[in-house]
Amino acid sequence: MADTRVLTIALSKGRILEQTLPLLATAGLTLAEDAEKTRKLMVDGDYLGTPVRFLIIRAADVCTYVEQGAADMGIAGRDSLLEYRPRVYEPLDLEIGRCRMCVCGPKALVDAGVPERGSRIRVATKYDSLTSQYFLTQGVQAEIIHLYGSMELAPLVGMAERIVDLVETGSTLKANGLVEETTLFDISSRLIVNPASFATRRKQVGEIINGLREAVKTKGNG
Ligand SMILES: Nc1ncnc2c1ncn2[C@@H]1O[C@H](COP(=O)(O)OP(=O)(O)OP(=O)(O)O)[C@@H](O)[C@H]1O
Ligand SMILES: O=P(O)(O)OC[C@H]1O[C@H](OP(=O)(O)OP(=O)(O)O)[C@H](O)[C@@H]1O
Repeated sequence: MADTRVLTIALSKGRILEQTLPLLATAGLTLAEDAEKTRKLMVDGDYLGTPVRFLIIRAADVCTYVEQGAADMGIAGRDSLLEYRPRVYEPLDLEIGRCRMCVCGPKALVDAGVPERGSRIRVATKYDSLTSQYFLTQGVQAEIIHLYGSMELAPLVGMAERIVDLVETGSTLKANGLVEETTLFDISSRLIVNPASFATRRKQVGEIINGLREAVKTKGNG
């Protein structure tokens, strides 16, 4: 049965938003307010004459809203998708928010070599699950120190020997005397869709996916 509720799209506030808005506009999705300025968390919008609405939320929460069906679609970093493994479809790489997830550490420690099998280290990260899995595969006993941001500080104050974090330009690492040791994943932002919405709103959701796919191509050629 067709779903008659207004289609809801969850957007990450923060650094991806600036790159997201032009892609949405090219695909015919517009917001009634400036998403980068408004304090509203739910903003009315339009898709080629049909009302839609946008949720402006924290990056890590987009997966939850879409998985729960509170949003039909969303834009989330591959880092969040890998860490939280939400039950959502991931039909499109939007090719924005590009960076990599790396194991990093103080230069002297990294130069001394990767931690030996059987050794114990402390690793600061917000990606607890991915970090545990990685060090398990290396046979290294990693104590996870969970942080919400600024992971690069942890080795400087002696709280961890390594961090697992995102690296784009490398300038945050450099400014804090850290270097990359291993790249775990290439990251970019993905369009995600709630499976039930995909089934019940197939036409509109399909059109938006195609519109965004074209917008990504246009941007790539521009
Ligand atoms: N340096 C970066 N370069 C490119 N993309 C990045 C970078 N840092 C983060 N991202 C991408 O942007 C997403 C959101 O990052 P952002 O920094 O806005 O939020 P956050 O700091 O993870 O979360 P919050 O501010 O809500 O605690 C990340 O999940 C990732 O996919
Ligand atoms: O390689 P760079 O270009 O320096 O980018 C990497 C930094 O960007 C992200 O942090 P963000 O600025 O989002 O702050 P946060 O640590 O508070 O999440 C990431 O966690 C790194 O700290």
